[in-house]
Amino acid sequence: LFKFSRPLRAEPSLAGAMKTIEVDGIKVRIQIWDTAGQESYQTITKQYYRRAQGIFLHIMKWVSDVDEYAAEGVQKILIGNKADEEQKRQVGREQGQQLAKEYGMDFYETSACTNLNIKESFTRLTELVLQAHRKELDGLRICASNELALAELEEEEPKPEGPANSSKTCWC
Ligand SMILES: Nc1nc2c(ncn2[C@@H]2O[C@H](COP(=O)(O)OP(=O)(O)OP(=O)(O)O)[C@@H](O)[C@H]2O)c(=O)[nH]1
Repeated sequence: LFKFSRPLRAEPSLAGAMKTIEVDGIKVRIQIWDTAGQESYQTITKQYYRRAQGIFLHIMKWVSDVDEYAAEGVQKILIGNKADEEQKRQVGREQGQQLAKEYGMDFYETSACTNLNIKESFTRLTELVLQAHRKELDGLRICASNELALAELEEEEPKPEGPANSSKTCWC
C-alpha cells in the first residue's frame, strides 16, 4: 500500500510514473500511482491526521478499500514517510511496525528528502508481486528457455548445401 510524495513523481502533472527496477535478475517495469488523499477523505480534517489514532484509522480504511476493490492477491506494504523529520514524529516506529504486523505487511520508514528506504521499499513490493505471480513467471521462463534451446538446436543442425554451393545435384 503506497502513499507517494511529490519528489517520487516523474512529473507532477502525471497521474502515474513508470520506473524499471531489477529484482532477482528480472527487469520489472513498475507503474506508480499517487492517490489524492484529501480528495477521497475530505471529511477528515488536517488536525485529525496529526493524531496517531487518526492516522491508524485512516490506514485501516485504506487497507479495507484495497482488499475490497483491488484484484485478489494484491500485495501491500506499509510506509511511514518523512522519517527525516524526527523531531516532528507523530507515530512511533514500533507502533508502525505493530500495525503492519497486524495486517501482515512489511513496514518501512522512508524519506523522500534523504532517499531513505525508497529503493528498498519499491524493490520489496516488486519482489512480493513477483512472488505472488511465481507460476506465470515460471511459465514465461520455460517458454523463454524452450525458445533458446530451439534456436541453439537450429544453429547446430547441419544445413544441407544448396545447389549453388555444391557440385552435387542429388543426395545419392
Ligand atoms: N521533510 C520531508 N518532507 C516531505 C517528504 N515527502 C514529502 N514531503 C513534503 O511534504 C509535502 C506534502 O507532500 P505531498 O507529496 O503533497 O503529499 P501527499 O501525501 O501526496 O499529499 P496529497 O496530495 O494530499 O495526497 C510537500 O511539501 C513535500 O515536499 C519527506 O520524506 N520528508
